[in-house]
Amino acid sequence: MNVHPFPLPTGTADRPLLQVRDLTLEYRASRRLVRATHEVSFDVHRADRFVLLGPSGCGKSTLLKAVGGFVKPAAGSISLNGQAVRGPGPDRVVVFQEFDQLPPWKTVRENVMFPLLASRRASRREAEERARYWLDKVGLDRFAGAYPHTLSGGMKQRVAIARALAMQPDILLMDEPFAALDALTRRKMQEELQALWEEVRFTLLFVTHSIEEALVVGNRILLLSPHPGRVRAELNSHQFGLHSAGSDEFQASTARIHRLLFEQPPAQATEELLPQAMRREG
Ligand SMILES: Nc1ncnc2c1ncn2[C@@H]1O[C@H](COP(=O)(O)OP(=O)(O)OP(=O)(O)O)[C@@H](O)[C@H]1O
Repeated sequence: MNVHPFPLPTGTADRPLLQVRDLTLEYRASRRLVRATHEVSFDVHRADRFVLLGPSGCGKSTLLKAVGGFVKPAAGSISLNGQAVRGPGPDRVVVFQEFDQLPPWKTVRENVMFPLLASRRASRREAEERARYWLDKVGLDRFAGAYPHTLSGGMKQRVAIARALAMQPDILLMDEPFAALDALTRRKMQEELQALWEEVRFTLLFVTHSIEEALVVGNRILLLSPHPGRVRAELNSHQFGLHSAGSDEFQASTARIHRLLFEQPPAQATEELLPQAMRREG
């Protein structure tokens, strides 16, 4: 059994894996209509670490939920592998911030196996094999028999990551997964996520409001304006690795993104702040 591959289907090399076009998302709250995002477009390619970055309330989580199939577009479209997203599916798995996303009555191993069995994507034997593989990958093989309440916050998030990747989703969706961790653990988790990506090359869509986290985790960053979220700019950030956080270039990029997010009116931003070199070719 193939436990770890994230293979490239033939004939799809040039097509973005995920295409989001002019996406407007709204909530109906009592008698009001709340617009969460306005005409947002972006492409995620295979093995991208694509980050949605913006201030609180700009619609990042709503965008992620829409890609997950939990929120229907008011306008615009989302397609994965060329197919319109019409609802949730095992090809998109979400890791949340909350530590209680793991059922406490299941062991770590059972937590990883559960979605595989529930979705009938694997037999029990295959699910056990995948759980072993992925728990080893996140460094928790020794804790397979433990219950979630005996783990630290960082360990619980590693279980959630193992559980998600064991499903071999086309895209891993992460909504501020490290925001509830202390600063040191958060940095360690960012590093581990990047190391895991180096090894496995999964595709990631990651939500954060931390500029530093976006630069460390992402290879591309979509900057969203305050509520309702519109695209301010799209940047490359692949030059920043695990150990670049203190560098001058990193600090300069942090300051620049801060200006883009908070100081530029959107009309100017689209004109001036998308230098050709920073756009994806084509
Ligand atoms: N269930 C809901 N019903 C009504 N309005 C909602 C609902 N969920 C979110 N909103 C509103 O939609 C907008 C976008 O919210 P969302 O949570 O997507 O933003 P966010 O950028 O993820 O914020 P944060 O970083 O604080 O989590 C906000 O104005 C929020 O109040």
